Amino acid sequence: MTELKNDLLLRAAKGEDIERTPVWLMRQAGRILPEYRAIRNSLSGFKELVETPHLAAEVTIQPVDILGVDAAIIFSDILVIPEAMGLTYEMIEKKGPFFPSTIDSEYDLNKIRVAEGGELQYVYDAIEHTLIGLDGRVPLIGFAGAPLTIFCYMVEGSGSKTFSKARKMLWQRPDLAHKLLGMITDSTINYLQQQINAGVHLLQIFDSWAGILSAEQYRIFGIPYLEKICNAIDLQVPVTLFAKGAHFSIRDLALLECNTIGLDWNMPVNLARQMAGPGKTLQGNLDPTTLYADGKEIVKETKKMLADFGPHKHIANLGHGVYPDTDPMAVKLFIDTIKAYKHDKN
Ligand SMILES: Cc1c2[nH]c(c1CCC(=O)O)Cc1[nH]c(c(CCC(=O)O)c1C)Cc1[nH]c(c(CCC(=O)O)c1C)Cc1[nH]c(c(C)c1CCC(=O)O)C2
Repeated sequence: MTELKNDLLLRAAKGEDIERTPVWLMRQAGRILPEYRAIRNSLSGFKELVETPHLAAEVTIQPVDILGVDAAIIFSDILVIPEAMGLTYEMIEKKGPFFPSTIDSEYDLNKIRVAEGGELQYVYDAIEHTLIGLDGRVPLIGFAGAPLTIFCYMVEGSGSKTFSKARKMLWQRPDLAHKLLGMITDSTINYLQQQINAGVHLLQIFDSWAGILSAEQYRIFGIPYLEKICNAIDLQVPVTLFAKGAHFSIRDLALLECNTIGLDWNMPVNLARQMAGPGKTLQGNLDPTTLYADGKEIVKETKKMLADFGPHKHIANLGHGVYPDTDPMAVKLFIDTIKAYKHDKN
């Protein structure tokens, strides 16, 4: 394997002392870069880009070249897992994902299967292309959706403010919900293992909809499946768990075999640190709308974030994916401020 020239993010994830705080952005590939739109517009759609390894690799590397981030994240989507299980998705322009069929009953469940991972060869090929293109400049992050978030899409069939159809199943058919969550978990483990085999340096699990459950329900339908994934990875590479909106779960997450806990912006950093304990690295957590502010304000808020987290066991990021209408110059200012920052020595 090519030796990494910049391994700050990897060392921060492992809890080692670092010379400066590393930074990357969730959803850094795509969304904001005109260079991405140019490639994207030359194709039939989002899925063609995801499924064409050399192009997926190209847009994965764009933010490293253009923005100067300390890691790349493989260009794909969390919804490739339902598809590998037999539930295809469509990406509807300006609207988002849509599943023509959803899971509603035992009958539907019998039509899908646990993915072996081989269905997603195009992702491993994209990883291989990316590693060659990066040539060790920065680490490459692999990812998957958390079982609960994938469950939400497979039952609901699209994005939703409430995911009430998916949450109805948790109350009315918990047996069915657990069966589906178990199948998603096994598929995800197979998938992540093959991403590791292909060479990713770290993994992040996105539980984007964790915050819509109560603490009690998240303990039943969320945490146990994350635990199974963390145990299966078994420290082969560092793992980040990002359970958006689930502040109530930080203590539970900190008990799992993960290295890093991702934070959104809705909770004070010192409280999150208290709940997580001293052992875990924390990632985050600037409010993405801060990047709509003027430059001075962006710098001030970014420095405040860095001071709040302190010099070690922190990976700088926004508290969620960068919003699509963010000015790339504001993103660059955020990144440059982090890279130039010197923590007080006292
Ligand atoms: C919930 C979720 C999805 N996908 C993802 C999540 C978890 C993170 C989060 O909470 O934001 C994760 C994701 N999606 C994408 C990536 C890879 C690139 C990266 O993070 O830089 C990652 C890590 C590409 C994408 N996935 C998608 C795009 C935009 C599609 C396009 O280019 O037309 C990209 C670049 C489409 C997508 N995919 C999804 C939605 C709701 C949408 C539509 C809205 C949007 O985010 O633009 C599902």
